[in-house]
Amino acid sequence: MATLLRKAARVSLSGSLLSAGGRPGRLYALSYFGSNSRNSSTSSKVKVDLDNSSGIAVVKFQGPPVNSMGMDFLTEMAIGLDKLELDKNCRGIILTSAVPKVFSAGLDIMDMYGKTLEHYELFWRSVQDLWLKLYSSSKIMIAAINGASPAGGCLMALSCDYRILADNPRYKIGLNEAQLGIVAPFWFKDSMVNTVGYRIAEESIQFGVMYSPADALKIGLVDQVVPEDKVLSTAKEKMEKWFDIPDHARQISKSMMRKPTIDRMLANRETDIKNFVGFISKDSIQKSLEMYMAMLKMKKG
Ligand SMILES: CC/C=C\C/C=C\C/C=C\CCC/C=C/C(=O)SCCNC(=O)CCNC(=O)[C@H](O)C(C)(C)COP(=O)(O)OP(=O)(O)OC[C@H]1O[C@@H](n2cnc3c(N)ncnc32)[C@H](O)[C@@H]1OP(=O)(O)O
Repeated sequence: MATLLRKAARVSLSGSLLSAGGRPGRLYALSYFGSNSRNSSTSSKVKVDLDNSSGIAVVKFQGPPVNSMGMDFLTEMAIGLDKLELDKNCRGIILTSAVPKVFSAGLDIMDMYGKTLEHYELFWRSVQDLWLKLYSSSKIMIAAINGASPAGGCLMALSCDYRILADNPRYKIGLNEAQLGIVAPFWFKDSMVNTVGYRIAEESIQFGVMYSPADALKIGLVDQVVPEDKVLSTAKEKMEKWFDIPDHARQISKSMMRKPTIDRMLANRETDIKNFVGFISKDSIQKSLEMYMAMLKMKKG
């Protein structure tokens, strides 16, 4: 019976939840990785390694020093996720980092500082696009968080179905935007509310709290805390459990849960871009970012 279920589960619905949820899915002109038992693709910031026999793809961030999400990172992630979404050998995706001590430092502050309005618009559309791909993926997404994970880094983890954090008190996670003098947009907030509930999200976002692993586990921001050297192996073990559920049933259930949040973003996408460009280009906000960057550099010296 278990084998039959496993076989049935392999007949996966194609396309992300954007199409499973009744909206026309986008078609991307992409080539498949091929039919070897293991397929890897490496670009400068992201490495994708799909094991065809297990159905698990490991997506590793490799943009030192801190895996910040600049234009290159956003583009490479988007291409990698599109390919995996269309690959029926892939049933689950694990996000993790190849950079020691950092999962991702979030959005690249240099893409939000001293640039043109056109750049801000393009940047924000790319950030939205990546979140849509992550949040609406029809695959099982697990975050194997092996380092610090502020702001956009936390958002990537929040977009997954399951989060495992390394047990190191220096690896803090949270939406800390308010501490930079900026604001977590509504879809960051929605992702947090959907994970930890309204009251905790309300406090967390206003204070820009960065949680230790123990506190993140307590509020449900992560699902498991494990020793650092066990993060990836635990993610793979967990994935096998998710594989026991037939794909079509899991995908429709996931779509049912996430569709309202995705639809809200799609309905407000252009307004959100306008808000971002207007907000980030204000002199006072630029000044806050400048001071924050200076503070990061001072901390080093
Ligand atoms: C009506 C509504 C109105 C408005 C709403 C509309 C729109 C909202 C507006 C804006 C929304 C923006 C949402 C923003 C999301 C984000 O993700 S912002 C980014 C937040 N990230 C952070 O705060 C992380 C900062 N970094 C750190 O805390 C640490 O670097 C670390 C803990 C990640 C790692 O620590 P260390 O290993 O000690 O490394 P260093 O601190 O020495 O850093 C090395 C190097 O990297 C540079 N750097 C760090 N983070 C970033 C980054 N995010 N972007 C760019 N660069 C970064 C750092 O300065 C060091 O540089 P050098 O000194 O080596 O040059």
